[in-house]
Amino acid sequence: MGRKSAKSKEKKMKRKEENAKFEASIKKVAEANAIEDPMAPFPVFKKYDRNGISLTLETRLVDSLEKDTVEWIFDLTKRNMQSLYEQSDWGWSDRDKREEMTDSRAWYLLARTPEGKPVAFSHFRFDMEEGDEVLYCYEIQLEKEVRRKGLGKFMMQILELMAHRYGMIKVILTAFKHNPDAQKFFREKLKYEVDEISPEASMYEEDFTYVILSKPIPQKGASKTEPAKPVTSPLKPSNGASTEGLIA
Ligand SMILES: CC(=O)SCCNC(=O)CCNC(=O)[C@H](O)C(C)(C)COP(=O)(O)OP(=O)(O)OC[C@H]1O[C@@H](n2cnc3c(N)ncnc32)[C@H](O)[C@@H]1OP(=O)(O)O
Repeated sequence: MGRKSAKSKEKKMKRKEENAKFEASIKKVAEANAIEDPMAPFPVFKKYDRNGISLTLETRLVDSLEKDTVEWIFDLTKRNMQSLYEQSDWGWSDRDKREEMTDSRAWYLLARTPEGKPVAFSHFRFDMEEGDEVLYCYEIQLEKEVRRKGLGKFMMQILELMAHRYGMIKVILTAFKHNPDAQKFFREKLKYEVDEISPEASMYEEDFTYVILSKPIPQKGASKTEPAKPVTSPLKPSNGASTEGLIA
């Protein structure tokens, strides 16, 4: 009997701790979503001047974007992704993609030419995933003419910086296995790894056409001796300014 009650006390404590952790995670996500300009702490990352392209970057909530920018986001995604979706069991639906893209929780990291023409974007969200606070990268899409110039990597670095700054524990994303460019980009170039929630990493017999990849983000105030994987390295903005201190 004595033992039973000690056990149930332990269980209660554990439940309380889990609830407190969950509440804290939800609070972090809400706080991140309430920020007006998540890129404000990283002004040196608002310009990309390298490999023959000169761009400005900004973050905006979808509801604050101009109609033609939202249309361009949809059009680029469709041009880049429709055939890949059709090769998977998800299929492609204009309506579903538009709905996902225009959900009021959708943040956009946008890169534009000096004339204001958008050429690349990432749709991301500060959100909960299986009880954890994460930065979920829904899409990263570049126009053909700005690919293989380091811009994709630079944009992912910005997502990682924001994840760190606002206390998200990882950057997570879904990529088709039959998208070799994305697989090389995330896994080889940026060292993303299969996340524990990816169906590939568990016991299903079904063959999935996608994989969930992630990179853990070292937390502010984490013990120096704690093993934490570094964010994409080196973290240098295109103008070579120092980013020291941005990531612990
Ligand atoms: C979560 C998702 O959104 S998954 C879908 C990802 N998006 C797409 O597939 C849309 C079409 N592709 C793109 O928009 C871009 O090419 C991205 C986002 C995949 C990569 O962005 P880029 O700016 O081109 O990448 P960046 O120049 O920073 O790095 C390139 C590296 O990625 C890998 N890579 C990217 N494209 C290719 C390719 N076509 N062939 C081989 N390797 C490639 C290589 O490792 C390459 O390094 P290298 O140039 O030194 O050889």
